Amino acid sequence: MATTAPLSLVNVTLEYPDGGGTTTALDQVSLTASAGQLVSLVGPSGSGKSSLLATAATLVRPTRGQVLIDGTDTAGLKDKELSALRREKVGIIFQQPNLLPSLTAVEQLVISAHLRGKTAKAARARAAGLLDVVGLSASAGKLPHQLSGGQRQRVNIARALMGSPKVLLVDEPTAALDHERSAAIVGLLRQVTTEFGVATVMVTHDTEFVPLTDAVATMRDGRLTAPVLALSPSGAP
Ligand SMILES: Nc1ncnc2c1ncn2[C@@H]1O[C@H](COP(=O)(O)OP(=O)(O)OP(=O)(O)O)[C@@H](O)[C@H]1O
Repeated sequence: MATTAPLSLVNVTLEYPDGGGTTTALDQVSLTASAGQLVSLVGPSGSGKSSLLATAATLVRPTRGQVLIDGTDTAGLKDKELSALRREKVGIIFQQPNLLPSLTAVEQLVISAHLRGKTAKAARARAAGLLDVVGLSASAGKLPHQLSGGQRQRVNIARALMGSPKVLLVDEPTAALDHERSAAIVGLLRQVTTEFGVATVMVTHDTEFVPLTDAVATMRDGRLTAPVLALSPSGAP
């Protein structure tokens, strides 16, 4: 039996109203990401990368085409059902970690689980496990201002994994980091994608990190320039 891809976009078109007309941000884009696969999404400014991520995250409904999350066609869902599906199955990592200034690293994670209705005990156990995975066990009690930019991004990644998502959508995770920290963050995304079997799509300007990913999708003017290109499994050039 064929396995269902965690994320599948089929002929997705997204038009924004623009004065009297429309701007086409996505033009019949099709993209599939499978469990454990890290796909990098590259392209010039304005080519539609953020629009693709927002549509895959179900934050924006496409004008035409289908977005399937873990096999569910999201077009048929009411807003409330869509929010529930997003909470359950999609982890979103923005460029800026957006951590709450008064909460420690572990509390950032626990509160997100609380919002999903998990018990405090279960949430604390999962949070501790995830902070360990991202290499922050020793910093669990630190506030955001006591963490480096790279550490804050690690908390962000751990928080996105709290709900056991099937899909991880990552927008420019290295934009605010130096080269060494950027490489470490992409390496961590590589690791958690495999370890948790999520389908990850990462928008990046840093094309030098593309070889660390499994496949690359290149956008221009709202379209994929070619089918998603699979890279060698080892990530070697
Ligand atoms: N909310 C919006 N309303 C109207 N047009 C929009 C909106 N968001 C994006 N666009 C337009 O859609 C197109 C794609 O934009 P998008 O932000 O997805 O590109 P991008 O590749 O992510 O760019 P960047 O790398 O600069 O973030 C652009 O022409 C942009 O001007």
